[in-house]
Amino acid sequence: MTVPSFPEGFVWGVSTSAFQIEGATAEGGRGPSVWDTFTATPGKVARGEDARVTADHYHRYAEDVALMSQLGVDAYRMSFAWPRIQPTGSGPANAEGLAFYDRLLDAVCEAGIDPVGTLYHWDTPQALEDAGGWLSRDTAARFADYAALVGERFADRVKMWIPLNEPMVMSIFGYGIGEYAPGRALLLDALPTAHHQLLAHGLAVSALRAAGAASIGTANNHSPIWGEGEGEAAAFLDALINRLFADPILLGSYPEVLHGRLPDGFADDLPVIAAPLDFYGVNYYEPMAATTPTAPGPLPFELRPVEGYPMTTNDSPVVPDALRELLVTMHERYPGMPPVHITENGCSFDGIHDRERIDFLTGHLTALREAMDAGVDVRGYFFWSLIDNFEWSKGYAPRFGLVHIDYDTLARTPKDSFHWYRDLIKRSR
Ligand SMILES: O=C(O)[C@H](O)[C@@H](O)[C@H](O)[C@H](O)CO
Repeated sequence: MTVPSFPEGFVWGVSTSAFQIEGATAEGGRGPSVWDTFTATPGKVARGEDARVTADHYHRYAEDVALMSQLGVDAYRMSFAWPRIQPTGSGPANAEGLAFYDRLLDAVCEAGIDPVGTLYHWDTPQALEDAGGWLSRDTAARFADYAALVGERFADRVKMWIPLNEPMVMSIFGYGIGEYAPGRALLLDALPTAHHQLLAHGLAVSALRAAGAASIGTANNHSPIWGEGEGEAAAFLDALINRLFADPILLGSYPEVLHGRLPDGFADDLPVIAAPLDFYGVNYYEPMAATTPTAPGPLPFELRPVEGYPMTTNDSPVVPDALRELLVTMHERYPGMPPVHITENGCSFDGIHDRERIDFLTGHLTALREAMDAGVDVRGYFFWSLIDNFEWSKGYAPRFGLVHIDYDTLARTPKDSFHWYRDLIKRSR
């Protein structure tokens, strides 16, 4: 199967995040984050692994930029580590932290690659978490201060800005079921963290605009929800996973079914949250399926495994057409939405000769083209990820990179998929 062509000017990119690749967690004045605390807590991460070194990007960023240059990407989506820039999440910036991102972004720009800056990819400064984290409305105000600080320093180099990566995962996995940092299991009582993150998003958009940001969007993860005949269960899961984080931004309203779970006065914040954007970033990995609970419980749905598809080594079903389905659904649901970028899409497979990853890319890019032929305005695609990295509570076993990392020697080895993606990008020029 060959990949269809993409329009002139289509953006080809790769994505990473600070905590998953930087390492040097106690260097350069960086403060502790919720993930440093979580990885240091026995039983939270597979095999007791942590990210104190991971791919050591903090010291080896020039090597990684050279790999991106070989790849020929147009853009590189990275994240700033809040605890590296503001060690306690408030107050003056840490000069060494800013200097690291100066070095990194200068190298990216010198390589002719456009930096795409995510302000936050789940590494909340521990001091803010101790003060309530995203359960506290004040954290949104702290985030706005941080956004202004980073915007003022880097708006001259960053071409596209993303305030928050996947607020859904922080709310559901971090505060709802406790699988991720900070490890709270509040179930639906976690939903105020969604509102406070969305408020932080809106406040950051205006802070970045004031700092001269060129283009601002999101990186929300979305999944088509399957649930034939499971009406209420599927609708609730869709509201929780998709609409809770898209409707306020794209429609200026929350799904009715969740109103009772949001902080008092939430509606007053909607105009801030619904600040106009230049693009809507979608992170897509897999469809989800819901079923009506077999017994009374706290949630009006149960997750049903998606079967009958190839599986990744991270237990995700590979369903390329679900990406087309998702984008067409969003296009119909949000007629006024800005142009879309796929800010993450990827898969975990082992080995340097990674035929499965090339098949994954072929299938998803074909589905993406079909969504575009169906009228969805998609402007770019960022593969997750450039290099193997720390996959949160799963540790280092799932390998998502186009480049293999030997975690003993930190050697980088391009995989077959790296060469395949490079050739695709070259052909698309
Ligand atoms: O989507 C996410 O969960 C995150 O943005 C990434 O940090 C993950 O590492 C990636 O998706 C693979 O699971």
